[in-house]
Amino acid sequence: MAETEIISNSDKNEQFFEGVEKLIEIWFTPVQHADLRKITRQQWENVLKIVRCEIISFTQSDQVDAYVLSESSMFVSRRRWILKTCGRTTPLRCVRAVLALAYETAGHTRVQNVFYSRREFARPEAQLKPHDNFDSEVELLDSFFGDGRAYIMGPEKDCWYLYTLLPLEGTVDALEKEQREVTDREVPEPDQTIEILMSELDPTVMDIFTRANSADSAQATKASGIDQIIPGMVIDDYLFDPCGYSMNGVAKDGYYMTIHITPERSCSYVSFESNVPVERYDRVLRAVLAAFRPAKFILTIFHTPDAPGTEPLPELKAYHSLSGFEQKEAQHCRFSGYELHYALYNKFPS
Ligand SMILES: C[S@+](CC[C@H](N)C(=O)[O-])C[C@H]1O[C@@H](n2cnc3c(N)ncnc32)[C@H](O)[C@@H]1O
Repeated sequence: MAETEIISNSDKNEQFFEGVEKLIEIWFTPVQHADLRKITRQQWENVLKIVRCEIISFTQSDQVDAYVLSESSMFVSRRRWILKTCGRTTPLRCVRAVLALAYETAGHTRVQNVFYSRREFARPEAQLKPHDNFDSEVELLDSFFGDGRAYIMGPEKDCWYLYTLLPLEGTVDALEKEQREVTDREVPEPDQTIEILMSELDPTVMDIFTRANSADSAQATKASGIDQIIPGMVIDDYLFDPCGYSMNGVAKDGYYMTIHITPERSCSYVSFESNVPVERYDRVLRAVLAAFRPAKFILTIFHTPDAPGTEPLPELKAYHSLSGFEQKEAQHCRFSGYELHYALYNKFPS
């Protein structure tokens, strides 16, 4: 198992763990017979050493290989690679190695899109380079991908950072033109992803994700209702010792969900992510909030215009008060080929 990255807080004699993840998603332009799943487990293990984490469990569906890591998750499909890691991991340091494997082992020739995102860390100063500030992350990403675009959404302390190659709609440049030419030749692939990044969670719920209260991961999954959030997923879950929980769920057609839980009282954090093609997110959102009871959360929704979930904008506007939460901030961006919604919610004082 990788180093736990636990930093002790001598004032309160509590342990601090940075649950906030860095999330990188790279899409390669389709090429016949190219497939990232040709990359072997040993090759991924070498890549993850650079990131400072390791594989602890594996499951797969027809279209996606899902790895539970010592610090969160990795999903590998034909042309999409997702790496989500928390703690003091260094995911951007492995991008060069992944691009080399994608070209040499998987047969890909070109990167189509990149999305790198994270919310503000609880302790940015504890991160290792380049993750100690967003400018350094952007500089490194630009060194791989050329001239990307960086966005910061929301208020300073609860902000959410995004780097992507996609220009804002209406921006005319070579990249956008190339993007259009590529998509014209392709079969459309609707895509949508929801992330709910929760903090200050109900301690009674967090207690479920400790070895003292749950005999194993399956018990924690059931007791918390995680198995009911998106029914029909094949679940691969892991309960850390003495506490902490990670799960990946996979279903047919490449759909996945992933949940990671840091239950320590002083730094409790839970992330939920899924690309399931629901038309509206009401049910999933309410199920996640009911299961974890956060005091605040950031919601992000990405979708292509042809995805079933094309209604999140009115939905977000309608969610000024959502199951006892107040929307503090909401922003919407239209990129070429994607729409993005960011919103920040606080629990109403009881
Ligand atoms: C890997 S998990 C999930 C983190 C996730 N990003 C989240 O959303 O909170 C982290 C939790 O597991 C605990 N943990 C216990 N042993 C660990 C280990 N060897 N590596 C990483 N985390 C460990 C941490 O203290 C923390 O509560």
